[in-house]
Amino acid sequence: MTALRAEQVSVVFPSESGEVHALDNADLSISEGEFVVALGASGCGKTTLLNLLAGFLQPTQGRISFGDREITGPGADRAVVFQKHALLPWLNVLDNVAFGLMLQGVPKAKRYATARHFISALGLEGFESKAIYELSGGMQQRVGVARALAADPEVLLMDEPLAALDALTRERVQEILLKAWSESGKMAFFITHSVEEALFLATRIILMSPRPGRITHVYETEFSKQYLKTGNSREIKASREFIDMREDIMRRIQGDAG
Ligand SMILES: Nc1ncnc2c1ncn2[C@@H]1O[C@H](COP(=O)(O)OP(=O)(O)OP(=O)(O)O)[C@@H](O)[C@H]1O
Repeated sequence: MTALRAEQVSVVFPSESGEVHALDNADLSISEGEFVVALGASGCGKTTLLNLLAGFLQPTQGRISFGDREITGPGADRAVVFQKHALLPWLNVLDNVAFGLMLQGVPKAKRYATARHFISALGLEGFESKAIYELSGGMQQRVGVARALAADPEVLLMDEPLAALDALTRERVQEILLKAWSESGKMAFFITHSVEEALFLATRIILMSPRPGRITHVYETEFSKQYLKTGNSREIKASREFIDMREDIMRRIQGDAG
């Protein structure tokens, strides 16, 4: 099975006060159908790891590969969704979602059909011809995710994409994202500071700690699969297993920060 891999990866940044060991000997492998979430205190190297997987950054040591290919730069096989969406304000929703396909040279009728499919999957039906500024923040983030999915990448890389949303919208977008991801069968790597969000979305959580940035703990989780089966997020988040794992993770993160 094709996997996106970081093998014994370290990143050292030069700085005025000496070197910053942003990442130290990180090992990670993401396979098809996996939703890996990175959690950890500020500065533990989460974004550095995402930038390596995206090909925006080269490791100081170690290797990043996708299948049998080494990754040396960005590619259409890996789409990135940022905290602040990077939508094109002069295009409407439909054209924003279809944008990647236009760059790939996909004919108009086909790219619009694909874009409409993902607009509907992200719950944005009826907003196709709206301008970006007419949408709420949560809707704009969903357009960003729809655009990433429509370009049909093999991997979705997401850096705190829901952090700016209010609590209720954030939960709703998590549910929509999980369904869209599950239907697409893509690999996902997602960064968040919210332990609850990580537990709800992930099939696997990697816990990281700073100075130097390290992967210190890995949790295999079943809550996202349960949600996809039952559709009842409240019941899952209120369950004993969910709360116990949340507290265990919180204790470890607080230990790292203190
Ligand atoms: N381009 C750079 N030059 C120098 N230092 C950097 C650079 N990028 C990141 N760092 C440092 O590397 C460390 C890891 O940063 P990174 O952004 O990966 O952490 P993070 O876990 O994503 O943090 P946050 O949760 O605050 O976004 C930090 O100490 C940061 O200051």
